[in-house]
Amino acid sequence: MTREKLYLYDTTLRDGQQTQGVQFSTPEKIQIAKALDVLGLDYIEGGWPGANPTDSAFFDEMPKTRARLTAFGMTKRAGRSAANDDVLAAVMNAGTQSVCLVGKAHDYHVTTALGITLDENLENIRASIAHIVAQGREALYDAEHFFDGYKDNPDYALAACRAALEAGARWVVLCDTNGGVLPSEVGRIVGEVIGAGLPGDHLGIHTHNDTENAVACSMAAVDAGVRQLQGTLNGLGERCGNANLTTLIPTLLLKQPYASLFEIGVGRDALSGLTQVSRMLDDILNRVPMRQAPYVGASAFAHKAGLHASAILKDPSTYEHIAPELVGNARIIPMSNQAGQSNLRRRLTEAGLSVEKGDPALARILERIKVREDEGYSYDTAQGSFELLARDELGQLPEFFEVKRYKVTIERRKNKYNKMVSLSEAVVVVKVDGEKRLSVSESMDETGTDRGPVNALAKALTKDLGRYSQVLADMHLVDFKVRITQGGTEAVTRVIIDSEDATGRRWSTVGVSPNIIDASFEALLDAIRWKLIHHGEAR
Ligand SMILES: CC(=O)SCCNC(=O)CCNC(=O)[C@H](O)C(C)(C)COP(=O)(O)OP(=O)(O)OC[C@H]1O[C@@H](n2cnc3c(N)ncnc32)[C@H](O)[C@@H]1OP(=O)(O)O
Ligand SMILES: CC(=O)C(=O)O
Repeated sequence: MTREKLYLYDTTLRDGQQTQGVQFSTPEKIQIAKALDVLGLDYIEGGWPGANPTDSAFFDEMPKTRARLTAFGMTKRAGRSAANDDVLAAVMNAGTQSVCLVGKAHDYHVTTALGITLDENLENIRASIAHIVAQGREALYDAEHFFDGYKDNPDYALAACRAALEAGARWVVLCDTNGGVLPSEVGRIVGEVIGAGLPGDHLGIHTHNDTENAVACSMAAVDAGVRQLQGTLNGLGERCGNANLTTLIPTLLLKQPYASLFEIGVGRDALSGLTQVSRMLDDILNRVPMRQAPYVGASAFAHKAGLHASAILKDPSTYEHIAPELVGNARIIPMSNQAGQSNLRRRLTEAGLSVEKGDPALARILERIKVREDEGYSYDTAQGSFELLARDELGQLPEFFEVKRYKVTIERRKNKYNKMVSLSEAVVVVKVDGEKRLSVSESMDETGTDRGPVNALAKALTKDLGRYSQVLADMHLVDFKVRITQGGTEAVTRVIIDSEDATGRRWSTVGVSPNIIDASFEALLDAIRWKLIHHGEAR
């Protein structure tokens, strides 16, 4: 059976940039466009040329792509010709092969937001699309508020779409601009639109995630006959975001009936780079990747419960809907009080510790984890501390040094500019190779910024650890998370520290105490011990 082509249209660089707090630079836009091109998107909407300097610069420096780079804008304003509309001219001047214009499809918006007549709006759509086509470009019409408009006045919403198609638009994209339409409504309305004579292979869908249904609405539209899907990487987009392409793409490629019915530009090879593309975007945005994201999240293939992990070890398909490698993700068997011996043996193997099935140490380690988690520890994410706990129980934890005592003082005082500043000072006494050493450090860095008491402690602790100091030179803290949690019957502070070294390795460690400094110090000690154990290993 020949598969029908389903076009994928990415709007990360346009609607994605409408996300609160997101502002790409031009080089970042270029980097994302290249990644989308490698992934196999058919269209990449690069932004709105003329609307802001970054978008204009992106089109000036436009990368060469196999995908169609598309400039976005709006239909011409009433009272002037398409050729004389300066906003439209800036969009056309970007020189892209494809141009997508948003225009009203809801009568209420025409009269309320634009303040023009319904006929004037239809004429604006018609004339703007004809202008694009006359210049030999491919025209797309984003029918704004199409679904809400269709529910209020179906004849007018359809007339707006027909105006665009008759003027030569290759695609009419049905937009759920406010994101409040549900999948069943989308399916019904798209069915009616196609029943009214609009060709499905010229229709697209653009949804928003305001009811967490953007992906489901997009699938419903495909089921009903549209053949272009719009979305963004990681679901970025105005308000709650757009349909998430990092979810839609693997679904279309791996799930039935879509895999058999449709051909999409993304191949199996490119699919295995999906997780990396998703993380690259988070990296650019300086965001922590969403653990629970379908397919690409760090927890998407994490098997925490003992029953799951035990079956996974026999056959991963027992608790996985796809193999994680297909999307470039990885299986994780975290350690926690939900775990049984199967999780444990798997985690120990990953840490290079081999323990035979039935070894009584397994039960002891599990018991210790359960007791410690009851006290407020969490080994689910703090895999570094888990490994140290297991090594300790197995008699494989060297005592590199002993901490005899430590002290931190925090002072508020005026600096030389008469401004109040904080300064922390830490004193740590350790015994290394039988010799006592005392180190003092301050929290101020070389730029004069106060980095806080934990930083002062970390500096003091690593300052003079004898032969170990050199090994720790390339280690630094990259994240520091604090939670007030329940430890037994008391509230305690849990600190999780993420550390990194020059090889790019990251490891997480945990500390718990009623005192935040003690909890931080414990996590810090574990981080240092982990590094000393793994010194010399490649990433
Ligand atoms: C549904 C969507 O997400 S569509 C994409 C929306 N994206 C953006 O708005 C981001 C980029 N936009 C911008 O930078 C600016 O809005 C610009 C440069 C395009 C326009 O800026 P300004 O000229 O200052 O107008 P402003 O943003 O205040 O208002 C938009 C104008 O466009 C008009 N307009 C809105 N939609 C359309 C349309 N489809 N066709 C014609 N005119 C339209 C509005 O009526 C309003 O004009 P008015 O002030 O005369 O009433
Ligand atoms: C065009 C668009 O972004 C919308 O209607 O949501």
